[in-house]
Amino acid sequence: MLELDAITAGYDRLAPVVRDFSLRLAPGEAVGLLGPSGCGKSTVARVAALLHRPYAGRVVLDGEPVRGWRYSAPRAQRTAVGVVFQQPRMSADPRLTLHALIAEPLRANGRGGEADARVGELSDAVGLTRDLLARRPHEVSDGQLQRACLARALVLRPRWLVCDEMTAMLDASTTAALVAVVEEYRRGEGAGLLAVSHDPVLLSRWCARTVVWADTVPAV
Ligand SMILES: Nc1ncnc2c1ncn2[C@@H]1O[C@H](COP(=O)(O)OP(=O)(O)OP(=O)(O)O)[C@@H](O)[C@H]1O
Repeated sequence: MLELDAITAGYDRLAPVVRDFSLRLAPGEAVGLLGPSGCGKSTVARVAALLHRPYAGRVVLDGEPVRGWRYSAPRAQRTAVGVVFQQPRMSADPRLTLHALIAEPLRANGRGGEADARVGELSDAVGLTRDLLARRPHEVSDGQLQRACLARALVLRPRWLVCDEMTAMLDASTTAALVAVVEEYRRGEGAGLLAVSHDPVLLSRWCARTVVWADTVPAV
């Protein structure tokens, strides 16, 4: 279970953007988080991905309360969650080839020996041809780079996946392709998914359950 329990978070302790937010995600479950621009969805996504320390509340991952964030999170917790953001160019090191980008979490966890096999498998799954793997981010399209970012999020076989507006800047066919990759992974591995979006149609097609921001956050 991935549990967010009464989370208060933001960028100014005196004016948090997320107040008292709770959500429970079961293994294999796909949950959408829907809300208007600027309401705090990405902040929740970053808390769920152990990238942003909340001011108050608890995150519990598979029964273990999270006590460290970003690189201070224990490796077992950090690697249990994969995350894909809206803007691939902001989350991709421009110096790396797509192959190195996808393999980065393996290398960071001392598993570089698995890189070639795993990158091959994943590039097929996300629809990246081999010639693209030798290119750097500035030499590929946004959609191709987002495919690589999704492959990177899956490379360690996370039990939890957080997709924060993953398809917001993509065309309809790339959106459908990437959602299908996530769904195949989720079903195959029994992973839990938190899909954040402002698009109710996308979430209603993608997720069994959608949490609507206004229903969850008390007026302040
Ligand atoms: N690094 C930051 N420093 C200060 N304020 C921030 C920072 N990131 C976000 N905010 C503010 O926090 C609020 C919530 O932002 P957040 O990105 O979580 O919203 P969102 O619902 O994901 O929006 P969108 O759908 O537009 O991405 C916004 O008012 C935003 O301006």
